[in-house]
Amino acid sequence: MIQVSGISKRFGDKVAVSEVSFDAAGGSITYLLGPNGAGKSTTMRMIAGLTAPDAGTVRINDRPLRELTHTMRAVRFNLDTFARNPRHTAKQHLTWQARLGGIPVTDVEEVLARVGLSEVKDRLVGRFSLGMLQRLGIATALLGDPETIVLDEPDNGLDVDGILWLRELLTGLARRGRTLLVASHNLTEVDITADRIVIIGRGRILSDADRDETVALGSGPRPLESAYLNITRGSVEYAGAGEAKQ
Ligand SMILES: Nc1ncnc2c1ncn2[C@@H]1O[C@H](COP(=O)(O)OP(=O)(O)OP(=O)(O)O)[C@@H](O)[C@H]1O
Repeated sequence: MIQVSGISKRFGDKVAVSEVSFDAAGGSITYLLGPNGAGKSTTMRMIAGLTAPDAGTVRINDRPLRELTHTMRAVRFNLDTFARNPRHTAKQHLTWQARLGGIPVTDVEEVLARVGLSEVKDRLVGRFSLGMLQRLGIATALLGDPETIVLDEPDNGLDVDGILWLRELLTGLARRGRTLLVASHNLTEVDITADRIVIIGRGRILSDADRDETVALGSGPRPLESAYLNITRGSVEYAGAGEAKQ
């Protein structure tokens, strides 16, 4: 269970996240949606304890984040590409991550198998494709079988098989009682797997509702897409000029 209460974060003059509050329940998948620059990654980094909020609190299983003795073990996050040493092999990377998190290194082989990277575990991470890096990031989040898993765009770069694999992984983890918070732009997968959908724009909460309630706000052949566009209208910072209408 994640409880986010009034968290805010500013970078210089830029307000990245402003008084954001929501819950993510155990045994379910909560998605965090929003346009580019809405504050999703910053919110997730604050929940994972990687960025300190300027205000507000995060509680995990009813305890403040700072009180969790094994923070890395209670909440795991798929670290971004820049957190990897290209001269490490996949196995070395995960072994290093396990040591950092106080997790037995014996977990590494099992996690490599779970994400389908056993055969390439001795290859240099610097030679990995985007999809392989994505699986490695997910492996990092799975180390130590954490209660709470925070994933930032985990399907970015995955092929069709990878997306189906990820779908099974996420729904399986939720069935086993884990709390999953996932940032995504992939509305097809959100539609299939979400229990709850939180939408943010320009750092503020725009909508926080069950998947069915959110979908009911839309219409037409792709109701979630239509609901999302309605909710985020006016909160999109980076929009193209658009193609000429026919
Ligand atoms: N370390 C930082 N220093 C300065 N500004 C930052 C930093 N991290 C984020 N920002 C700014 O805060 C805002 C929110 O960024 P964030 O990465 O949280 O958005 P996002 O919703 O994850 O976007 P995307 O969908 O593009 O990944 C953006 O304007 C971004 O430029």
